Amino acid sequence: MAVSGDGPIAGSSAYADDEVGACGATGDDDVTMRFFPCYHVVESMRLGMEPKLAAKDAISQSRENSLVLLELFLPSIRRACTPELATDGHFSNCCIEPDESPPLPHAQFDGGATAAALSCSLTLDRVGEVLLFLNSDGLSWKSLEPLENVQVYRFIVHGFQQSKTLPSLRLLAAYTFGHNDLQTCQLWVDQINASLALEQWRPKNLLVFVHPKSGKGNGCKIWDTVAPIFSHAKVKTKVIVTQRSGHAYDMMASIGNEELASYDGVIAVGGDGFFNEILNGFLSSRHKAPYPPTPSGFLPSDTCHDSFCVHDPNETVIGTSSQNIEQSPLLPSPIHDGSGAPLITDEDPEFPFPIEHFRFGIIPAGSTDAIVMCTTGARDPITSTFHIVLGKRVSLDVAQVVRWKTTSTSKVEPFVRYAASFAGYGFYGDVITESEKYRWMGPKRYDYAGTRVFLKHRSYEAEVAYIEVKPEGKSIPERGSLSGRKRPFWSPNKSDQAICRVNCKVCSSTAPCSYPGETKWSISKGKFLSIGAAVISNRNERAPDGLVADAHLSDGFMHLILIKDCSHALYLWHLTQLAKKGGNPFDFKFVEHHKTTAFTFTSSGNESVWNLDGELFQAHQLSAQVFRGLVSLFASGPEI
Ligand SMILES: Nc1ncnc2c1ncn2[C@@H]1O[C@H](COP(=O)(O)OP(=O)(O)OP(=O)(O)O)[C@@H](O)[C@H]1O
Repeated sequence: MAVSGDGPIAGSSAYADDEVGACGATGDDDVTMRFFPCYHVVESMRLGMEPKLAAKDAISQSRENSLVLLELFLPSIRRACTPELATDGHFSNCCIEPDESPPLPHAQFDGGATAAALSCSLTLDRVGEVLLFLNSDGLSWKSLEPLENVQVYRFIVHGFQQSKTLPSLRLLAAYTFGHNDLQTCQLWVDQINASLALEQWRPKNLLVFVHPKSGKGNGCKIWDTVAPIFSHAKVKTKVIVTQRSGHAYDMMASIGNEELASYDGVIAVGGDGFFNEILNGFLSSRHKAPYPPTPSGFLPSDTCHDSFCVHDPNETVIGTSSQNIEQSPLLPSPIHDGSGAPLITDEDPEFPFPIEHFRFGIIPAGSTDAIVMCTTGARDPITSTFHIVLGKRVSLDVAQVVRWKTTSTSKVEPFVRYAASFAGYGFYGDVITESEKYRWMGPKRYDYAGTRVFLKHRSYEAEVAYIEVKPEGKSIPERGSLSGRKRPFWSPNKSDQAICRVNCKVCSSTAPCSYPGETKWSISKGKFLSIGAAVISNRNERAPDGLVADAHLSDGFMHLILIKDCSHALYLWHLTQLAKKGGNPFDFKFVEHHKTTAFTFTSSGNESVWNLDGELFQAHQLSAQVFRGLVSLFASGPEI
């Protein structure tokens, strides 16, 4: 007798070794003992909780997110009730009194409005006999008897555990339950799958781009590690391994909306630069928006700025010159001029912005993975996969950067790019330019290039104009200087800083990002060592608080960091503050920090190189604005 279903699960290196035990024989040749592959991913399982407490906690969770299967981590209860998780992730040492909850002889089925409640005694690998509960509070078990060496039918529940040391980190877990009655196992598998079917927010079909050369060249290996989790979670994937730079952009720009909408999202297996490429491919042909506001006099008076302003859906935008194409593999124009092969047609349904159901995911494999760090709190492929397969969602601000002039002598010609994390000039542009020469070094090239650029200590003459943002409830004060130092109109004290994390109140607030009628431009002119615009905090291993500790994922603001020319020693001091947890990188006279919604930049030199999400971008004159929560990511914010 074989169990119908998806067939037994093959062992996977990503799982603990008790995930798939050997199929036992019953001694009866007619009976094939097989696992019931439940392919069920739960966020966690409650471990041996007292029912009363478990129910109480489950109620509060249900109110919050009405999950059927819950993520409950209650260390104190776990400690009190044992069983503790051993360091290898297996259960051990259960001390719950067996007679506290006598085992039920048969599965009890109680059909309810949502998922049916179920409880019965089963065996759990390496633990013994347990009483397993499935009801609207989730899945939980209590240990009853130590394991006896009996052969049983089994099914596996796949899940994730929260790391004890790093709250954002998720580890894989798999629990093998058994029962000597086949029907009972089947009932459990069916019921758990039925409860999963209620979780509509989980993705079912994803488009995956893998950058094979990303970071240390591990893109494919990393995908191979996480791919089994997608199949266990019953998420279909169409995988495209890129052949060249610009491949993912071209595919994202040319795929029809109807086809794209058949996916629940797009996953990038790579670094920030690769995600940027996918994001640009997606937005270039779909995001129709006015260009950023600019102060008067920014563009030459004979430039018809308005004619560039609104990307009418029916408008034909002429592609930029071959010069641009040479500089970037990315195609510049949103809608092709007829000579190419535009696939976005009038009949194609549009993507409504901001986009919510359709989400982007990043499985980190790059040299720089700041977006993953800021959105999941970890730089870990398994943790990213956890957020993807469970269908988490967080909104992300995106900066639209419009280059008006490439060099001082080129003609005015708008060229749009988007950045999800950072746009930087001066030091940041130089590091990216320098690091390109040492690509063979892998991720270490950034340290090497950074040191070289730091030693050169170059500064650049430029003018930056930015929209002032007033603190909530206050009017914009008259411009002035305090203690001889130019202070930003908005720059919070350390104690006022609200760090962006899971369920961030700042990101979910509906407070406006701009105040109609109060748009006021400020200008900063001079020699800059660097100019940085951070859309998110950009936390990474070298800057534990990020470039801007209190930047948010979706508050609708950018943080403009202007580093004026200063001595080498002072600049080093600033950089060491950036590298320090709890440092004060902005507490210097030569540093300006402005929270803004838009800025413009004009170089006084001939060559100006920017760094957009880690990618090179030559621009003599540009304007930028941020779109609040323009896209959604499979993530929930860091648990810090
Ligand atoms: N198959 C490929 N071969 C070469 N380059 C590629 C390929 N696929 C994508 N790319 C390009 O590589 C760039 C960098 O990708 P990614 O961010 O994953 O790597 P990285 O190691 O973090 O590098 P960087 O620090 O430059 O971002 C992308 O912008 C993309 O244009």
